[in-house]
Amino acid sequence: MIQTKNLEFSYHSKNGMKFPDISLDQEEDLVIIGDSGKGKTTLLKLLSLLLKPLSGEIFINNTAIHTFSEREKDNFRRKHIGLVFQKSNFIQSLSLIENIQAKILFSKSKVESSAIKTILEDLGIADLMHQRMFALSEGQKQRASIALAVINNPSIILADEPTSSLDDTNSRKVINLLKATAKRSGSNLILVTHDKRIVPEFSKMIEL
Ligand SMILES: Nc1ncnc2c1ncn2[C@@H]1O[C@H](COP(=O)(O)OP(=O)(O)OP(=O)(O)O)[C@@H](O)[C@H]1O
Repeated sequence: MIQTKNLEFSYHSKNGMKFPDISLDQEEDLVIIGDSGKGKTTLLKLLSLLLKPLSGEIFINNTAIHTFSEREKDNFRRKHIGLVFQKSNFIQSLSLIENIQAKILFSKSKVESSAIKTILEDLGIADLMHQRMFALSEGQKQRASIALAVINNPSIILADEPTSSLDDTNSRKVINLLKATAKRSGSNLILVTHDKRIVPEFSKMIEL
């Protein structure tokens, strides 16, 4: 469950942004659309506690997360938030499976190896498991970043244009996996997209 109230943010004095309130019950999903520069990525960064709101409140599972200390924010993010951003955050010199194992270790989660294999197979990247990250294509990295984000069944999955480098077939695989993961773990999926085809598949939509 996620709720925001009167969220505002600005990077500098001339770019104040006010965001519509969000209210999602368990398993509801939300798609965020809007023209370039309207603040879609900024909103995801506020929800993931990477940016601090100028004013307003954010509740996740009824916890007021905007009041957390930096340390509490880091712990909460690791355990409860799955992030898929346009620039993925891998350790390039490690293999895909080593990156996944590191994520599981840092988030102090328990994930069966069969579950890892299933996710990688669903995304069509199981055969790349032992490749180092720098050897993957952009589309393969994008799918790998989705595996990394959902591997520990987070309470919220936040995805910023997760299908932007993908062809139609892989785009479908990614949307299906994000939705299926959210459903299986009872989490909320919030996705930013420019792809209008995806919009009807979500229970709620906001346009910035
Ligand atoms: N680090 C930053 N410092 C200063 N201004 C920023 C910064 N990041 C974003 N902005 C500005 O804030 C506004 C919102 O940016 P944001 O990236 O959230 O938009 P967006 O809707 O996600 O855009 P796009 O669809 O092009 O990705 C833009 O005017 C952008 O120039």
